[in-house]
Amino acid sequence: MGRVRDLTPYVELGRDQWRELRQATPLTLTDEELTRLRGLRDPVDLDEVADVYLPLSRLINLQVAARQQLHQATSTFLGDTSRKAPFVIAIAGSVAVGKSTTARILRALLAKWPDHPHVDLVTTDGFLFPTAELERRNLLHRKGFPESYDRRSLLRFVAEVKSGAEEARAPVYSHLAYDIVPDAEQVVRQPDILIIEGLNVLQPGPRLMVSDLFDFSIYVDAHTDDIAKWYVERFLALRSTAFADPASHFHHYAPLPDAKAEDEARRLWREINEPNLISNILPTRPRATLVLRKDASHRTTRLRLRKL
Ligand SMILES: Nc1ncnc2c1ncn2[C@@H]1O[C@H](COP(=O)(O)OP(=O)(O)O)[C@@H](O)[C@H]1O
Ligand SMILES: CC(C)(COP(=O)(O)O)[C@@H](O)C(=O)NCCC(=O)O
Repeated sequence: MGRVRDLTPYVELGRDQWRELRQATPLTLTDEELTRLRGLRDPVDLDEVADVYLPLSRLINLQVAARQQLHQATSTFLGDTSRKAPFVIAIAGSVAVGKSTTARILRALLAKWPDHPHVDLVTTDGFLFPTAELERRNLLHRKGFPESYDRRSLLRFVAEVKSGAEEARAPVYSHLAYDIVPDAEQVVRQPDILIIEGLNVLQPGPRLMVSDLFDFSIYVDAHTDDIAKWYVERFLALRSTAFADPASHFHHYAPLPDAKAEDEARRLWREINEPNLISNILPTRPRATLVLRKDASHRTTRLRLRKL
């Protein structure tokens, strides 16, 4: 009989072990491209791409091929020769942990595979209820909590993409307006791979949930205290970037001196984003296929892969 620790569904790898699994996967991203993909205050560099993202790209490549065969088996069984289903990758994690950078790097790398797959990236903020609806539901101070999303529409959208619909349409959120943009939409047309990124994508539920449609999922993880620090630092930096735009919903924060801005960021973290992380987001971590664990300097140092 195997030892108890052999029965865990996870394998934990240090960065040095993980990077070996890149094997011959070539580095196809340049420094200029990476600069464009990097989020505000995210120090990700080409070493991180080579050590962390190239093995990941190789693993996903292997899994896409295996998934196509599995899908083929069901198609053969049903006598249905319709087109293959796209491979759906989810990226979850706290506000300010760096999910969007992870999603953009992965998208760029996957799209560079020799067969040039069509990779689309959709963020779940487009499925937040519009501000007026959040107000009606008394959820304005719970933006980002599971109940602040139109989960039925999100499920319908991913199900449409996955079932090979010619077009699927997602609403669009603006951080500037702090609201859904009326009449805007992101149109997704039969991608080979769909990446769906958002705080709560891994939430389970009493009925079919979007997480039931994922082929691979990544949880971007770090110590809560480090994420809080990144949130506050980014908030301070946003004063001279996004908040400086008079059209920004947060323009009134732009002239705040450091101490006041820090107090405000800490309050937002404490009252909204930390409780959401602890009550809703962290509990979904065990479900992820891969956990990327970052240290205080944003560097991925440990990875946990689900092998079962
Ligand atoms: N108030 C804001 N104004 C403009 N951009 C913002 C604001 N808050 C967050 N962002 C940007 O939105 C994106 C998503 O942020 P977030 O949900 O915190 O996820 P993450 O940091 O994990 O990517 C990031 O690129 C971030 O810089
Ligand atoms: C828009 C978000 C809810 C994240 O959306 P996601 O795409 O992860 O679903 C988040 O980035 C946000 O702005 N939260 C609001 C809480 C705050 O004001 O800090």
